Amino acid sequence: MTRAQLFEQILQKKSYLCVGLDTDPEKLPEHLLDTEDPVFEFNRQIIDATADLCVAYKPNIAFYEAQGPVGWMSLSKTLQHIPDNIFTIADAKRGDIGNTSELYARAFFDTMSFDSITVAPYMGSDSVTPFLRKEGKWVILLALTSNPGSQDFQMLPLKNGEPEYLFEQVLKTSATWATPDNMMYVVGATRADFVERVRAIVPDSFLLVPGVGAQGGSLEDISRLGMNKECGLLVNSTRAIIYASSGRDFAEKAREAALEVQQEMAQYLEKFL
Ligand SMILES: O=C(O)c1cc(=O)[nH]c(=O)n1[C@@H]1O[C@H](COP(=O)(O)O)[C@@H](O)[C@H]1O
Repeated sequence: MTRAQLFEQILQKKSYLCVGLDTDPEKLPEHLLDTEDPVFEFNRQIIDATADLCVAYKPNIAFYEAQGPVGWMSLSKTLQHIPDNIFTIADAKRGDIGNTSELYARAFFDTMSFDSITVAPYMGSDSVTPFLRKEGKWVILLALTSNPGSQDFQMLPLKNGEPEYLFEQVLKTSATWATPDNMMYVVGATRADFVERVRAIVPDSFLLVPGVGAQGGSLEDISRLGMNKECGLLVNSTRAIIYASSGRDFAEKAREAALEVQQEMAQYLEKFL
């Protein structure tokens, strides 16, 4: 999917919501447990209930890997069930020496046909560029993450003239490997106070913003400070949507939670409409 197609979908749906599919077998509603593939059945109903309200789905691969081969099957069926015009993110946080990254790229872009993958920048250019060689596919590079540990390395001040943080150097260097048409950046909603510094370096790139909902980040702040001329935001919410209810009405409640976020997003998108 191209950047223009993504923006078009955002305008059409009045939404830049990404629904996380971090499906924990221990949190499934009881009535699904005797279906053939409870994880897929859960995802199927969540997707059917939210597909008109969001522009992306992001399964976090850990939740599927943890189940072994059965989990990979549930993931693959889930991916096939997502409508073609919705952007898909393999939240796998990969990155390794070049020839290994090549294989990760093959796994997530060819064997499974995700549109994008989250990648850690720590091993540098040759660990990231193999993911950039496939037309129409995207890298989503970790820049300033939502968790408390982002303080440990990403916020380290560098002593090279201008005061800047390590995450800013990551943005500057990685922007020379790719373009806003094949690289996005993860910036946590809990880090909204730094998003203007992010935008100063990557004004045109899409940002994947996790951390609203369960982690307490503000949709309003990140939208006000982070939006660019083509929206430029995909805001993820997972637990607050998919676990809005643990009962038989889980899909209906997920839809209500997604609708609430989408309606707030529609207000922030008014300037484009
Ligand atoms: O790459 C991510 O998606 C990610 C980066 C980050 O900085 N923080 C973060 O929470 N995430 C992911 O986003 C999702 C957040 O889920 P909720 O907190 O339930 O909305 C999880 O899948 C996390 O792994």
